[in-house]
Amino acid sequence: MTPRTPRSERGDALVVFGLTGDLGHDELLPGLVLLHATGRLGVPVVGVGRNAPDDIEQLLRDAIDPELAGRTGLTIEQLVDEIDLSFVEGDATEAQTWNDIHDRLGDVGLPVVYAALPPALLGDVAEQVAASSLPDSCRLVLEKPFGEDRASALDLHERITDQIDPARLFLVDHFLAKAAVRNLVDARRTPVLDLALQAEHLESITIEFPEVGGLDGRGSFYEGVGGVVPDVVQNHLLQTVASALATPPGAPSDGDAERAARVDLLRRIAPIDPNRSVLGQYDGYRDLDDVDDDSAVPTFVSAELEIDHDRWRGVPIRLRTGKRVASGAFAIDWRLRGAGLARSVRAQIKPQAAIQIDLDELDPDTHGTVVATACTPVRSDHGALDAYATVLGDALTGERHHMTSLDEVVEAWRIVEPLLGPTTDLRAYAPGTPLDDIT
Ligand SMILES: O=C1O[C@H](COP(=O)(O)O)[C@@H](O)[C@H](O)[C@H]1O
Repeated sequence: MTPRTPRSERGDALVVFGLTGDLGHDELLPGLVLLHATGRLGVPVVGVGRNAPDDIEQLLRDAIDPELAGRTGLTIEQLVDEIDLSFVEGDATEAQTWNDIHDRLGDVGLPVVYAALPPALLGDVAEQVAASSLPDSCRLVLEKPFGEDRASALDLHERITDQIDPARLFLVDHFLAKAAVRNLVDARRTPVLDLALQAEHLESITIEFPEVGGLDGRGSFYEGVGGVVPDVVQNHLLQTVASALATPPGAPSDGDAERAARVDLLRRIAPIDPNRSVLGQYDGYRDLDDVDDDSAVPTFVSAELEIDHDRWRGVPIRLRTGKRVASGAFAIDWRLRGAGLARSVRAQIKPQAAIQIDLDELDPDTHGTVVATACTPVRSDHGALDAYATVLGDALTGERHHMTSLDEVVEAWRIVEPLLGPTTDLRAYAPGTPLDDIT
């Protein structure tokens, strides 16, 4: 049972593990920049890691590209001067590191610890937080993946909450903070879509998340978590599915009710059948640093979802994602059938947020049928940046609206569990292959 969200106080310092890696450079530091520029940071930030950067200001500078600075209305140097960022070198699992963090923070009332660390370290981190001299009010905010399967997620949660009050524990899934994913809940509330999106009118539903980028520099992380399923399906994609297909709660903007609706939807999804799934790996993945020469870690998956829900029962639902595949949109497509002009309703999340309806129309010259697209006005997606600014801002204020919960995490592990572990049946694909050609 997910507890209702109590009102929280604002944190007065932010301690971040994971600033020196890719996540720090691409998402956490830019997220902090946007928070600062919108007046929502206002606290000292202490990065922590085993290897201190030579120059912490340079680390921040390198993470601010001109486009990002342009969005803030400040120069890169102003941003670097204004953000109160320092670094403590140390291992998250050692007491000395926490003494050093305490010394650096001085007299704070509510530090927020944001840990982008492998799941195997999180239990030790919670123990160190509890044993440290940091105030008991300290909040612990953890990145995904939480655990390695259903049982380990439950064990990890128990171990952490033996040390830390569950009210001070926050689980991040930054897709829940993407504006376009949040829009899905309201889109489903729209009467015309509510009428159209029902099993009797639907031929199929697809959820596709093609990623052009590969895993250069991330081999160790990716091998450690076990590839595409724990990296994006168990969390981001099932959260997107849950946001799109759950019954939207009556009251808009009720984070607890939305979370309960997502849990209900996830509970209705059967464990994925490996015999109706395809796993793949792109050529060249095994040549990356920290990747085994005979790695059986998948970088692509195509799976069918079976949902026991009146609205979706019997509709084939396919979810596909891969690294280093041909470019394409991250979108959910409800393919319609039957009479009328409308052919599909498509909610696109990346690269542009959009909700569009594809219609058949008569070509006045040939009298044949062509497809026209009626599209909502869209905004450019700013990648993960806005989502990370939201997540970090929520970590500071203690807002749970865009956080995930143990119930969601555990249900998602249950769904993907049949696909976990090494596989002997891995389809090889050349970088740049379209999703359609791999499945
Ligand atoms: O957490 C992760 O998310 C990214 C995709 O996030 P986005 O906001 O940039 O779309 C994914 O590429 C990465 O492998 C995964 O660890």
